[in-house]
Amino acid sequence: MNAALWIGTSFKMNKTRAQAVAYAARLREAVGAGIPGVQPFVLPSATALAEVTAALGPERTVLTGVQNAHWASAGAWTGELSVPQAADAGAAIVEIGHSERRAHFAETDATVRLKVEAVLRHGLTPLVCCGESAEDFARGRSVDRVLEQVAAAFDGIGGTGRALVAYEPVWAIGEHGRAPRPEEIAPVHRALAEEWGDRTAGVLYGGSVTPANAPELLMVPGVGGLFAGRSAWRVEGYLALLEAGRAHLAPAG
Ligand SMILES: O=C(CO)COP(=O)(O)O
Repeated sequence: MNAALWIGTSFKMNKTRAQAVAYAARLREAVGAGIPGVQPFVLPSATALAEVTAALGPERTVLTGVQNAHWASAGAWTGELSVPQAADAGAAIVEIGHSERRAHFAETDATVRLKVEAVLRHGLTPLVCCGESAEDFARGRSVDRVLEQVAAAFDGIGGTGRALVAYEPVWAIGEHGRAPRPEEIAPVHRALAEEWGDRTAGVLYGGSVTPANAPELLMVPGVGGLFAGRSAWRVEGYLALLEAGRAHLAPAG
């Protein structure tokens, strides 16, 4: 997969199976054979993954995945989901280390690394989330903090070429977050591109992405896609982000 732009959404803890499948069916119809240069992906709740994957069709124009998985392949880990189980339900992508998991579920750089290794071992694509706190941002530590997180995630792991990184500043995420100005995320994207651009499949930006700000965020050097929550939970919003990706690649088209 050498998509120029990865544009995806995580539903987080939202949607019934019926709602997720209706979304997927509409998405499949709208995306058709795909958008050249754009790789769409959707991360529903695990309860809906198999049905969403089926509803999106065998062409796999839109990839699916999970929002978290355990590092062990199987075993006594009550409440967890393994990478092979996710793959069995259709997952191509496994999101790891989202700031909500780091903040509320004791995810650490060490567990993120274990999970990255497991996902790569099973042949899926890890989507490694990183991002500095509001305090680190205010103190000018964004680049250092993010490079530290990503270095820890891939520490000692070879074959990271299929991995994706999502830069999601904590201060920009969710209903209490604020959308960044392009110049606020540019230094981190420049640093990530220098350090990881050649060793991963792409670096995405996430955090208060909307159809309105997507064009300027995509212009930031090093941004290889977008990862959205709220604005993409209605399929029209997600389709508008995909359209922004298409327009970015073919401005005149
Ligand atoms: O956390 C995010 C995607 O993982 C971003 O969420 P929002 O787009 O709702 O800010």
